[in-house]
Amino acid sequence: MKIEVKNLTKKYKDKLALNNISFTLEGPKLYGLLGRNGAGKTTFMDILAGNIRASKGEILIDGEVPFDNQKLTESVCLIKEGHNFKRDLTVKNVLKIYSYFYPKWDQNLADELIEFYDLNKNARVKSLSKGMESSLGIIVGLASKAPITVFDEPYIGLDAAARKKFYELLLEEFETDKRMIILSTHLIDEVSLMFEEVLIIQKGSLVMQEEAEYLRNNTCAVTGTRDEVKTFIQGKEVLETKELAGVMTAYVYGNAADAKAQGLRVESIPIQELMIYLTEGKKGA
Ligand SMILES: Nc1ncnc2c1ncn2[C@@H]1O[C@H](COP(=O)(O)OP(=O)(O)OP(=O)(O)O)[C@@H](O)[C@H]1O
Repeated sequence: MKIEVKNLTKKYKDKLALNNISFTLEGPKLYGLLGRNGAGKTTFMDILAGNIRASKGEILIDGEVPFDNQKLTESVCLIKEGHNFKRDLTVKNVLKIYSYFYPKWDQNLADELIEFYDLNKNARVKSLSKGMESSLGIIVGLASKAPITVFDEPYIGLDAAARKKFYELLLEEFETDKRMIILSTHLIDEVSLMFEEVLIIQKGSLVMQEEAEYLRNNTCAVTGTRDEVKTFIQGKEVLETKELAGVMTAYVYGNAADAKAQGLRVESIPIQELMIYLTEGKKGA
């Protein structure tokens, strides 16, 4: 499916959450949607899922606006960090309701995952721990098989092992049944290797959209003497430089092999570092 975001603006009273943002996503692909607190990620995902309207501009999913469009909202499953389900429903009934809503619902997968996460089907949502409720969200998101599945920090309360399992399931699911998956997370280091494409939003604006592979191959941290590094970075887009006792490190858009050939020490830049740099106010803020 194709998502076209066109001059999207969302204002909550006088708060500008999304500021004339435009980009295109095309599945199947695993997207990472990153940004600092309050950047506008959830607002974007809510408009995508048809939960709220844009103030200006639009999101088109295969050419149609999702708000008030049941056919389209059946194609989008948004799982948030909590409060996804009515508190008085039992787990069994949550699954039933979602199975009616999502045409491609996979009951076998839901049953398997309920067993895996050891959830009691007769328990009410309000009796679940935070981690159990997150597991239920993950189960619904995966079993929905919605062509656009969106997870907005879905792991609250999940311990490291349960999160690892979620990432494994997500990848497994993506491999067996390719679809568009958008994962918004602050735990970037845990998941960045899964992303195929990364978007970074800052203060309602898009500051980066790039293939993860491209980022891995074309950004690097180079270290050497001040002169060596200055020569290497000439004409390149430099994210940041640090200097200590004549030794300089530059974060740069450039090819690691070229830097190595020039005798520089080269390391990759974790996506988390890129995100921090791009949202620290030096760019896009
Ligand atoms: N219902 C609302 N009413 C008023 N302001 C809102 C509302 N929802 C979000 N905002 C504001 O809009 C901005 C964007 O919020 P949003 O929740 O989209 O950010 P986010 O990137 O998801 O943040 P986080 O990573 O902290 O979840 C914030 O300044 C937030 O305070």
